[in-house]
Parts: sequence; C-alpha cells; structure tokens
Amino acid sequence: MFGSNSKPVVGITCCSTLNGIHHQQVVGDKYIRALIEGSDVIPVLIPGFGEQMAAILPHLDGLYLTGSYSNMEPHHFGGDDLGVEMPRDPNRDTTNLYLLKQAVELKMPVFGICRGFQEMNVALGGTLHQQLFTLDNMMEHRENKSLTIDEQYSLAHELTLNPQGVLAEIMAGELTQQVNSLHGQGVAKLAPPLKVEASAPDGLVEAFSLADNSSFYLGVQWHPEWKIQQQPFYAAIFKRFGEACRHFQEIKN
Ligand SMILES: N[C@@H](CCC(=O)NCCCC(=O)O)C(=O)O
Repeated sequence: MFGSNSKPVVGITCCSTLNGIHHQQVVGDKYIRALIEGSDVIPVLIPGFGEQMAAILPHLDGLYLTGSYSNMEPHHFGGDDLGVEMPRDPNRDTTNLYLLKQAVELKMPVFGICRGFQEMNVALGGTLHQQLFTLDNMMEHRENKSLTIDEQYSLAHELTLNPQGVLAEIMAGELTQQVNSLHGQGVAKLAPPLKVEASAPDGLVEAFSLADNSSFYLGVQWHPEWKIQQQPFYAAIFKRFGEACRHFQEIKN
C-alpha cells in the first residue's frame, strides 16, 4: 500500500459502539499497541460497514480481528435466539464474516482474538456454544468483573498445545502454556477446514488454524494482546503473525 520497502499493512475491523447518543467505530488501544509493538506492522482501521469494506483487502497484508464484549448473533451459526439480553454488534458480524471468507480466498494472513476467534470459526462453517457457563463439566471461562483489570487479564488456566500445530512450533515444543480467560461463549462445532491448535483442561477448543496450512489463519480464545512484554508466549504469537504478513507482502504481487 505504501511502497515496496514499507512495513506490512494490517486491517483491524472496528466495533460499533454508542458514545452518548452518537454511534462510533472503535478498536481498543491494547489491540493496536500489541500489533505495532509485537508484529511490527502498520495498522489500518476498517469500519463495520458491510461487504463494501472488502475493497480495502487488495491493499492489505493481513487481517486482525479483536475481542469484544458483544456476542455474534446466533442466526449466523444456526443457533436459536435464547431471548436473553446481550450486547450485539450486527454490523461487525456481517462485515467480519464477509471479510474473513474473502481473506481466506486470497490466502491473506488472519489473526483473531476471542470474539474474532469465534467469528473465524463461524465464517468457515463452525458453531458456537452461546452460554458455556450453563454446560456441565465446563470450567468457568468468564472473568470476574469485580476484580481489577490486571487481575481479570491474569493467567487463569492451562493450555495444551497440539504438537503438530503452529503454536507448538512457535514455542519450540513446550506443549503446556498458561493463558488468561475472559469469555462466555466458545466453539461448539469446529469448522471443517480447521484443526485444533490448543485446548483447555475441560476440552474446550482454545486455538485453531487451517488444517491444510494453506495460509496463516490463527484464532485464539484468550487475550495475548494483554501486556505482551510480560508473556513470551503472547509476544511470540504476535511476532509470528508479523512474519506471516511480511511473507504475504513479498509474494502477493
Ligand atoms: N463476547 C464473546 C467474546 C468475548 C470477548 O471477546 N471479550 C473481550 C473482552 C474485552 C476485551 O478485552 O476486548 C464471549 O463472551 O465469548
């Protein structure tokens, strides 16, 4: 986008929020900061205005999907509307699901976190548990909102990596890691093109990538963007995404 010697450009899709009576398009500062510091790329924000936003894709070297307190609307994955009050962001749903399918076609590197991870699964035909916390034999994956922010994002459970996955490769075969946990939904059916990269002690899918490794498509349920300098595992994931974007930048033309 900015010349052949420049850093890769990565699109970050926005959330729609209300600021007073005004609708706004926003991305959390921590997500942008981690991308700049950890992946060494130039971030560009993509507003959630639907399929027309795909016109930006030829100018990008990667796509990055953040977490959000909002939940995907269940009709996107064939789920029932449970009739419960929940934060929604239908503009983000439609924009991200469309951009994800296009990015896979282009073999563009994609990295998604928490809600972004859930969107990546649904975009390729997977489904979600809408209320993990009501299921038997599942751990509590939600944060305790009465705690400080540092406490909420502190390490919460173990993760077992797939020895054949990219995460295991990044961590030189160290198959046990620790991660934070701040979500109420989770993967029910994994989309057919995906393979499990990591799982929680209760068996929940915590990370995935494309089974055929045809492109970098890494989704993680936890929040590696939180203080990446303090967690070598988190920093290594951002570094690897940056490398994938640099490689894509080199080969795409
Ligand atoms: N709403 C979904 C996804 C959870 C999620 O992305 N949380 C992000 C919290 C705020 C942040 O750190 O950006 C779910 O509950 O599963």
